[in-house]
Amino acid sequence: MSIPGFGGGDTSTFRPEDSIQVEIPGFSEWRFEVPHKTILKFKIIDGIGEIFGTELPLNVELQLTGVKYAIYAPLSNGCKLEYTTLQNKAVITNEDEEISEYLSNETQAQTTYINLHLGLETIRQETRDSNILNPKDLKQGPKVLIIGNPGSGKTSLAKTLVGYANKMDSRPILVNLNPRDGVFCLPGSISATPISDTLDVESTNGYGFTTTTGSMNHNPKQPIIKNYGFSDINQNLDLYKYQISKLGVTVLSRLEEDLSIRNSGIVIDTPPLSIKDFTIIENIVSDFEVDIIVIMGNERLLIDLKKKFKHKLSQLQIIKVPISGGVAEVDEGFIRRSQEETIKEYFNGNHKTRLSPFKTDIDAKDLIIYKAVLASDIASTLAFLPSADSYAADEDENSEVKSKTDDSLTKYYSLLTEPSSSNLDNSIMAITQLPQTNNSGKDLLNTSIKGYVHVSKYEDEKHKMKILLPFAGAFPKHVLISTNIGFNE
Ligand SMILES: Nc1ncnc2c1ncn2[C@@H]1O[C@H](COP(=O)(O)OP(=O)(O)OP(=O)(O)O)[C@@H](O)[C@H]1O
Repeated sequence: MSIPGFGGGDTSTFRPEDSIQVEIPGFSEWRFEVPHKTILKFKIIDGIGEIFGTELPLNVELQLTGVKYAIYAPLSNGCKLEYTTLQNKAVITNEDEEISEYLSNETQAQTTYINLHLGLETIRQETRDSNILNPKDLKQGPKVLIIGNPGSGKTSLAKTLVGYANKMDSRPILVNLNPRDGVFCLPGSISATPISDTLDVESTNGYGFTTTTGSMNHNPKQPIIKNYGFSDINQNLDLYKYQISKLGVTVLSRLEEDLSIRNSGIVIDTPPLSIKDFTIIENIVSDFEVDIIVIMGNERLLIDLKKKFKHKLSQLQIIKVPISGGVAEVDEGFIRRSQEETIKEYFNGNHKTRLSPFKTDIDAKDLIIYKAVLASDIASTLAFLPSADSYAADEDENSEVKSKTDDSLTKYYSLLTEPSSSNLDNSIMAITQLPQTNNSGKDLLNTSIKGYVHVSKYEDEKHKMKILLPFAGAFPKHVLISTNIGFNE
């Protein structure tokens, strides 16, 4: 039994007769896939083992479910672990129950990632030294953008780089621009999080909880979150690019304010991008003042990008790293299930940190709810609309939100004038930082996300919503954005 929010939880341990031992030779990795309906319990019993740059504690039982990971032994004497598997009764899927696992000594990619980390750390040290000697001319640490094909190991490399940086007392900002994933936030958002602690490998996705979730083993992280509202960047590319630029402004100003973050720089993880997406890549490079692009194994992309950025190569380094032989195929079903688990964990916690979400009924009449628009729905009218940049000039500060006909906003968000069960049931809504009294469309576009609620039911006759909040308390009187991310409790 655990006190909600104070950890503890499932304390069952290994039964030695059921456990299997694995010896990982030095510089090799044990690769394994655990379906969502199976739980892998394991502990490192000798040596040092790490998952994507995060060192695992010795003799501490950990548990994982719904993952495709590797435990790497970074020292020559290797490491030893023991594991057992159990059924995950909370999940019903038609996946196979068996875990698959194997040992591999083909870890040249990992060695390159470590060398890349050491290179970045050298730049960080030079930045620190320079900033001590020249406090009037402060420099910034490396700002690294990782790009590559689907499933080429971008996310694993981003985790590895921030994990190792953290070990060396650096505090880079981890930026996630893949709205499919939800990094310290829910899917549908992009985020930036200063990493000042080890990642929590046991949490869904392997990052950790955010500050909304209270006391726990790892320091909760405080991300800056921008709402996009979809999993797929092509559903409203203009909104996606707009939110990237706004996140870039916030991240760069955070770098200005905090010397340890400024010295450490940024690591940016992205959705799969190719040369066809050059304008997105170009936007990211300029919005985050990227100075190093790391390409996952794609020679052609390296050459094409070097050509396109020819004029910038004095400030921008473009390098290629190999793809790990361990990267696993991840199908749509697995991704969807992981998204569901991320949402479940946001509200309910996990086996270590149980949370007490709060169910309540609220009156929907007085709420202001926006929804991101699908690009396909506005394609025909787009040509007649002014751009977001011309927004400020057009703005009428005194107009009523509900009656506002704001053309530049309609490219990104539309006001949900008739909330109903058909557009809100089983959906995730983002709570913005914007008070309901603020009717500025520009502020709506520029606002960050405070947290999320789940709408389980909208009662059409009564105009009431049954909602789940991550914590008890009065429902915030803030503007809401209904996302396309569905979830069935
Ligand atoms: N060395 C490894 N051993 C085992 N599994 C790995 C290894 N490296 C990566 N994986 C797994 O392979 C899958 C794909 O890797 P990852 O998510 O890092 O790729 P990605 O390029 O970010 O994918 P996407 O394009 O879908 O965002 C993930 O489940 C990841 O955990």
